[in-house]
Amino acid sequence: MTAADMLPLALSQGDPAGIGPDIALTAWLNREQYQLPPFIFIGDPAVLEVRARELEIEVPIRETDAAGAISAFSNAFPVLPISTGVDVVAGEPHVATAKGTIASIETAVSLCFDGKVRGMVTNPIAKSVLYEAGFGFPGHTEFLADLAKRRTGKACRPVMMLAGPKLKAVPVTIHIPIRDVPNALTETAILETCRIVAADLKARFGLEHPRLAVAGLNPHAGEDGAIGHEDEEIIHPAIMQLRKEGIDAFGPLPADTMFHDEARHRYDVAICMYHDQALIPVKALGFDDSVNVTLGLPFVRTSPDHGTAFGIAGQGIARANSLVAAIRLAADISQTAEAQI
Ligand SMILES: NC(=O)C1=CN([C@@H]2O[C@H](COP(=O)(O)OP(=O)(O)OC[C@H]3O[C@@H](n4cnc5c(N)ncnc54)[C@H](O)[C@@H]3O)[C@@H](O)[C@H]2O)C=CC1
Ligand SMILES: NCC(=O)COP(=O)(O)O
Repeated sequence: MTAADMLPLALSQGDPAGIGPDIALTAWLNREQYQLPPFIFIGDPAVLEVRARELEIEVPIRETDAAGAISAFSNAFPVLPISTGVDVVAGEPHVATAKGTIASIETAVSLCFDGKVRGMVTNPIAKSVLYEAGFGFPGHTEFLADLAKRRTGKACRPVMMLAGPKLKAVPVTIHIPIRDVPNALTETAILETCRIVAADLKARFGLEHPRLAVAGLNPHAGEDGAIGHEDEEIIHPAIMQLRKEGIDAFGPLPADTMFHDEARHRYDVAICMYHDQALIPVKALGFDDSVNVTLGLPFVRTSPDHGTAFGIAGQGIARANSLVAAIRLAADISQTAEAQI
């Protein structure tokens, strides 16, 4: 047993009106079948109790702190209580819950830095609900980097990686409008992203010499400059620099032909130029078992690949598979020395 095994994972509540509570309760109920490591849910016990009734499942909820979660986990669902402040109706998001949603994420990060948990797993947030409440970050990824900076005084570049059994993919630009992508796509952004990916795949995923397939931005990777110039002028020089540094990067590859079965065998991770270029193939190939993992942070963070799914919250049909995969991956990578703060 390693030191990390002695600590629980923190599981943030996410939007309480979404499927976060459903899948957290379902994961706990099936903890033995999935061989789940202990986690502590950071959120509102009242929301869980109501949701369990709606789902017609019996789950004993135990309020505790991180230290108490390990012993509680086999018999009860451990919760570090944070009130949502309003009555939550499944499927009906409410801006008044934003404060508690954000506090849950902040608490999980503090627990990571204080060495009380081995890493954090986040349940989905509805970004528009948080924006309405004045939240100044596009998503968890950017918020977590800011929280890390506040704590360490050091800026970090958070890198989003979607990891499934058939494909790992990383978007260089993340939550920005598509019209802003070409301007945000700099050689520096590609270099910094790829260096973090190469280092973390080695340190946290056990790939000694990760192979990075870099996508082009334009159709046919620009067709020698006839269909856009970013591929030749920005992406290609970045790949040349990475190769000089000993990183096995290649491309730019036409994005339409790099995700079929045979092509995927030639690389360990696809480096994509924008959000949907990376996330569409990952979700098409493995919506139920892919995980969103943030690289480049000084602590472990994973998340299911899906969103809040308000349309099915409280109905007993939300599948917990991606959350289960996220919990298991967080536990795995928290064992690596580099994951420790
Ligand atoms: N990590 C995060 O916090 C993420 C948050 N989101 C947020 O989620 C909200 C809704 O986004 P959508 O694009 O509608 O994506 P979504 O993933 O919530 O839903 C897409 C479709 O998949 C279904 N679905 C999702 N998860 C499922 C599960 N576990 N079991 C069964 N069916 C499932 C939904 O019912 C829906 O039909 C947005 O506000 C978005 O910002 C989206 C992705 C990640
Ligand atoms: N589509 C993935 C997504 O939006 C997740 O973002 P984050 O909240 O993990 O930053």
